[in-house]
Amino acid sequence: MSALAIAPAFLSDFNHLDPEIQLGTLSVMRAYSSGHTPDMEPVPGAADPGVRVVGVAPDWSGVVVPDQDDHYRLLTVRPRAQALEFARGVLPEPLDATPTDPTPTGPPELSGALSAPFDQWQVTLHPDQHRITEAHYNGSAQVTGGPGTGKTVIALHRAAHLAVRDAAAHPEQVRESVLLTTYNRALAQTLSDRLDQLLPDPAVRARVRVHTIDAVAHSVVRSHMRTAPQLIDRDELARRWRAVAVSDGLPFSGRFLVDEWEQVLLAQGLETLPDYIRCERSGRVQHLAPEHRRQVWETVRRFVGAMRVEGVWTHPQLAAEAALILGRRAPLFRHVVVDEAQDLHPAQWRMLRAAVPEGPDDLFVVGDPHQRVSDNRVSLASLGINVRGRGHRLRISYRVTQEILDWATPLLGHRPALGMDDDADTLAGYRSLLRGPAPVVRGCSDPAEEMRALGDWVRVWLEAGVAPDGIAVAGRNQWVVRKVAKELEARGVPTVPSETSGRADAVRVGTMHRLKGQEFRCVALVGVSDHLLPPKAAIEAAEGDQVALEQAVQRERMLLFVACTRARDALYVSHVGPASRLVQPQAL
Ligand SMILES: Nc1ncnc2c1ncn2[C@@H]1O[C@H](COP(=O)(O)OP(=O)(O)OP(=O)(O)O)[C@@H](O)[C@H]1O
Repeated sequence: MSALAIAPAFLSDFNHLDPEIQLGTLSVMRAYSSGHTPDMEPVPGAADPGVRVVGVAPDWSGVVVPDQDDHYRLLTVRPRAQALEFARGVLPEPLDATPTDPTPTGPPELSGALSAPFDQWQVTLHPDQHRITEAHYNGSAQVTGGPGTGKTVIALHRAAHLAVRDAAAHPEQVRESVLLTTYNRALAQTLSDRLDQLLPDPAVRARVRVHTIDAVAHSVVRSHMRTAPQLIDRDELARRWRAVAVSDGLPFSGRFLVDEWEQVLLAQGLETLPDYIRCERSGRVQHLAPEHRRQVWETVRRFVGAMRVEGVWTHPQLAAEAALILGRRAPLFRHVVVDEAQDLHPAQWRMLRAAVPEGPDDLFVVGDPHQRVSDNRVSLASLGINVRGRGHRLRISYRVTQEILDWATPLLGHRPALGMDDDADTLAGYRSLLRGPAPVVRGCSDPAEEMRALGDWVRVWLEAGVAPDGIAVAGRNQWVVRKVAKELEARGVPTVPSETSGRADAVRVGTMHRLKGQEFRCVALVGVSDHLLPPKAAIEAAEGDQVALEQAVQRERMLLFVACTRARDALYVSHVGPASRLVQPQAL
């Protein structure tokens, strides 16, 4: 397919162009992708005979260079006379330019981006995005789309729009009437900061609460109990359930019991044993006869009772409690906007449902079922949230380059993801306007070599001008992450956990899970080796059950896909020994 794409080095400048010129440019790019090749004019006297100019608006032209096949890269957009002058100065790319070669010269796309601070990658909404943001919906609405399609940006602008509307409709009541919620803390902080910019009037800004979903549950329960609930650590929880399984002589593992509690009892809000005996345990593979359900019910009841006495909680349990509390009170908000919706637990959805009255523009749900990294699967309709007929699917990625998409999308395998509206969701037609270097996959013979290679590659990015906080390095588990931090620190490269805000001088390091919802210019994934990914523990937990195994592998695929697609400009993947079977789809 032909493509005309923005060169990453031009991204930041592109965002500073007049909206009209941006739109003209985007429509030329779209026309090119759909086969209507616009006029590409050669430039007399140009140093590079391949360079062309293309009209994007009256008296404005883009300068493009051929890339490969019939792909072109857009280097700049300027008034026509300046564009011609710029084009004449473009030098031909040296024959040995190898953007994927991890040498200290670095990918040329990066070296050109010295002047582009990553946080200036600001947004002028595309008219389609704008329409979705400002529409009036006669109920709940849903927006889905692959990585980088602007879902978070839409959620943010939607919350701002609702606040402005609320201020106009209820000028006398200045209170938090819009909830903008998401999954992780780093993203919530970013959203809150951006909202400050979008809503400079403090009286309007005060109408939006930006909180993680866990913080919402925590604050509802805290204000009800008048004391802060204590959260129990996941490892401690697993240990306790294991002990209970042994002492009650149950033929189930601790892990099975935790999942049964969270994924069936809490997920369905089951309050009585007959309801549990009758319920469909969808998503759970091991059949449970009624006598086993009775045993499980008894154990769970006692266990949860003991937790309550002790005053300790899990996040889904807090959400279930918050849903009950809110169900008895006047709704907290007029509108709720949810980002990263694919990972919310059903109890969290019940809480949100109870937090806002049913009606026009009540819930605005944004997510991507291909990026689900939790066990939570929901059917919104079954939770009283009906988005039928009010769904939008986004298809254009503004962050991930086509090269990274081409590499990362096959990681998902062939199975379509199940959407929250109960329909299959595919990435058909999903593509990028950006082009960049192909991902680099580096095989290493031992862990020491892998760490050395990573250190070299991070150095390449830094020397090419990428700010340290524009680089993230991730591994599947904490053990790999610790090794990475040690290696980089030993080379004098400061590191901080990937969710850290501020600390522009430090490279972000964390698990793949922690990268969720974030974006970076460059991402390196280490330990993508067959003996580490999918992790043995995930495979063993399936205990030989084929369906459970497939679900576990699918979750790992999505996690890897999420991690890869955090990169805007460059992706580096390394492994020791054979690469993970997840990156060799034919091996599965
Ligand atoms: N119309 C647009 N023009 C330019 N940049 C845009 C546009 N829409 C989104 N972007 C930029 O693209 C990047 C990705 O957007 P966003 O984070 O909203 O995507 P997303 O769909 O939520 O991604 P993910 O699902 O991977 O978290 C952001 O840096 C955003 O500023």
